[in-house]
Amino acid sequence: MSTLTLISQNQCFGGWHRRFRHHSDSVNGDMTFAVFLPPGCQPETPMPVLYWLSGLTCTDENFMQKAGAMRTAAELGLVLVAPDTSPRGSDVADDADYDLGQGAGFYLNATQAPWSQHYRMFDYVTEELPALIESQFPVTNLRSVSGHSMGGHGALVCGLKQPERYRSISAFSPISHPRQCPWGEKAFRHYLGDDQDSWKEWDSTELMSRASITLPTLVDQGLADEFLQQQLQPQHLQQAADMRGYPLTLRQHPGYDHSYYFIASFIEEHLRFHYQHLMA
Ligand SMILES: N[C@@H](CCC(=O)N[C@@H](CS)C(=O)NCC(=O)O)C(=O)O
Repeated sequence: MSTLTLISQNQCFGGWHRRFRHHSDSVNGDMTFAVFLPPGCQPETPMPVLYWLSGLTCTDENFMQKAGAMRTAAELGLVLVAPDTSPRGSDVADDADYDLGQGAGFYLNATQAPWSQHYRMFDYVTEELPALIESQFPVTNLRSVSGHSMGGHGALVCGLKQPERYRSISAFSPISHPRQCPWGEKAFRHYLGDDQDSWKEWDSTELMSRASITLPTLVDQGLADEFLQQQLQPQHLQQAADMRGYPLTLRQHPGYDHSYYFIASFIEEHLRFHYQHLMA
């Protein structure tokens, strides 16, 4: 088990926001994550965990600083964990564009050089990070997963591919059908190669249409989101859910855009949704 290096800590709503760096075997390099430990989170009173996966260009900091999640997490007794969106460093492959490389890991395991050397974010967020959190912090092994945009895609893919690991899934403005939108096509071509059959294993619309185990799933989408039509396509996810009979609740909100102002407006409902399923 790797050693955690504390980067910073802040008291918040009586609990603690802490950032850590550690060596990750999955990504073959260092990773950074943030954790919020509510007041009273102690070995005698372990708490369940919500994993948050952020979107393109983000680090672990965007969610913790902008979503306003900690007040409700403190009230409920829900630990929040927010990893960085990719491996980082001068030895990690990158691209000049914001939607590929560092800050754009897409929560998958890359198979193509040069990406395959470090870009194994799926293994990191579904296996290595929860194992680390559960060995180092006073938490239960009850987990849920949420995220935004690229991280909404990540949350859906994690929950759909590994439903036994999570109690519930939610997403804000997810990239719902990545193998058929510009962000996803570009990332999948680089990380997974030209064989488009391999892309289906990382596409939530595809995975939802043939899911054998289902999880309660909540998706919120702003209707003034500048990426809605071209990149996000939540209607494709809805069609897959209808076809499969998957328990998806897709809510559409007039006037809201793609930003953290939208997330901040509805995050409390997501936290309560997850808490209800974690404690059921
Ligand atoms: N930079 C890109 C979009 C990047 C973007 O919107 N990122 C979202 C996730 S997809 C985000 O959360 N940005 C960071 C923030 O708002 O704090 C553009 O302007 O087209």
